[in-house]
Amino acid sequence: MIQIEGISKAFGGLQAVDSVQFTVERGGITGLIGPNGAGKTTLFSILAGFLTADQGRVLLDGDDVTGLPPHKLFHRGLVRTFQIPKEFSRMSVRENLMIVPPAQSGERLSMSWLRWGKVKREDRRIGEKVDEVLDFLNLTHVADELAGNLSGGQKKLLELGRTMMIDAKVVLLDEPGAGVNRTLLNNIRDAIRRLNRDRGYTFCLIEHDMDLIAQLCDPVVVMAQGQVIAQGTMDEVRADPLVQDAYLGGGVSGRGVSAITEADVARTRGAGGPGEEAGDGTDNGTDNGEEEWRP
Ligand SMILES: Nc1ncnc2c1ncn2[C@@H]1O[C@H](COP(=O)(O)OP(=O)(O)OP(=O)(O)O)[C@@H](O)[C@H]1O
Repeated sequence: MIQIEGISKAFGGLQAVDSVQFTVERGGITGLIGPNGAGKTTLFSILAGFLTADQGRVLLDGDDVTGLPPHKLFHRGLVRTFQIPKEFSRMSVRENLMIVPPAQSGERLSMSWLRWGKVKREDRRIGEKVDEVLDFLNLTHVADELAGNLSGGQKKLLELGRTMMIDAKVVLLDEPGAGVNRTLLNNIRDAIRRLNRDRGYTFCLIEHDMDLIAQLCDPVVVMAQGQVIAQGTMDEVRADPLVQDAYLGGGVSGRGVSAITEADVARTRGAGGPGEEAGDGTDNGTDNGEEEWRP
C-alpha cells in the first residue's frame, strides 16, 4: 500500500502538486485522472523517486520511502513504467527481460570463475522465468526481435514483463493506453487484470482513456490544478460537478453523469503542454537521475 501524505511540489511560482493526500490500496487498481497539467505526472515522478517533493511523505507498506532514489524503490518492488530507455531498443526482447533481475551472480567475474555451477543454475532459472513472462504476455513470437522494432503496444507489454521479472509489488503505469491499437490495448488491459487478480499486483495508473479507466480502476482519483478534487468509483467521479468543471471548464451544466466522454478528453488533451511525457525514457524536471537510471 502507498500512503501519499500532503505531497507538494512547485516549479518556480507554479504549484504543480499541492498537498496531495490519498492511498493506493494493496491489491487494487487505482486510476489517476485529470486534465492536462493537473499534476499527475509530477506526482508519479515523486512517488517513483525521480523528483523530490517540497513537502509531504510517501509511505510504502508503512515505511517512509520519501526521497528514495528510483533504483532503491525498484528493489523494494515499487516500479514506474513505461519508460524504455533508448539503448534497450538494440537488444532483443528476451535480453531486455534477462537483464532485469537484480544481483545476478553471472554478472560478477569472480563468481563466474569460482561458482560456475551456481551461475549456470541461475541462468537457467532466469531463462525459465523469461519464457514464462513471454508466454504470459503473448510475446513469445517476438522474443528474438530487437525491442526497437516492437510496436508501441508491444513495448508497453515488454515493460510490464520487466516488472514481472522482479515480481514488483506496486506498479505505477504511465498511460498504458496511449498510442496503442485496439487489439494490443485489449492485451494490455487483460495483462493488467491478470497480474492484479492472479498475482496480487497493485497498480496505480494515469490514463486519459476513460473507457480503460472505467474497465480497470476502482477507485479513481481525480486531480486538477495540483489538488485531488474527487475520488470514488468511476460513476461517482463522473457525476461530480467539480470533475466535470475541471475537464470541461464549467461547460457541462445539464449534461448529466456521463459528461466525460472520450471526445471531451481528446479535446482537453489537445492543449498539450510542458508536462507531456515523451514516452521514450525522458521526463521533464528530473532531478533524481532518471536518465541515468536503469532497472
Ligand atoms: N520540469 C518542469 N518545470 C516547470 N513546470 C513543470 C515541469 N514539469 C511539469 N510542469 C508543470 O507542472 C504542471 C503539472 O504538470 P504535469 O505534467 O504533472 O501534469 P499532468 O497532469 O501529468 O498533465 P498531462 O496529463 O498533460 O500529462 C503543469 O503546469 C506543467 O506545465
